[in-house]
Amino acid sequence: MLFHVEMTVELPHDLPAGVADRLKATEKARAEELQRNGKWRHLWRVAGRYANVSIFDVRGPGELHEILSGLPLFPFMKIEVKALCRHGSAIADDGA
Ligand SMILES: O=C(O)CC1=CCC(=O)O1
Repeated sequence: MLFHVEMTVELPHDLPAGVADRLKATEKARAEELQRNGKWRHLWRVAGRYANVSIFDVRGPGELHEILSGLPLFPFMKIEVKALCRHGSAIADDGA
């Protein structure tokens, strides 16, 4: 199943820079791993915001929740999820 996920990162202003840098580095490593194994299909920066729009390809909402709640930045993100299904006029066969 494909899901559209928008993640907005809100790090506390008083979070020490070293802690923030470590969180961002571990988040990046996990995001790269999930992209390599095909679960995190697209990762786009929302221009002008500390936010991303992503497409996940997972078995269902349970797996998506497991992945999202395990992200290092999860405690500092607002997340909106939309389930996707194939549009009848779409010509691309991209697994939806
Ligand atoms: O920067 C973000 O939008 C949060 C994030 C997701 C994957 C990653 O490396 O950073």
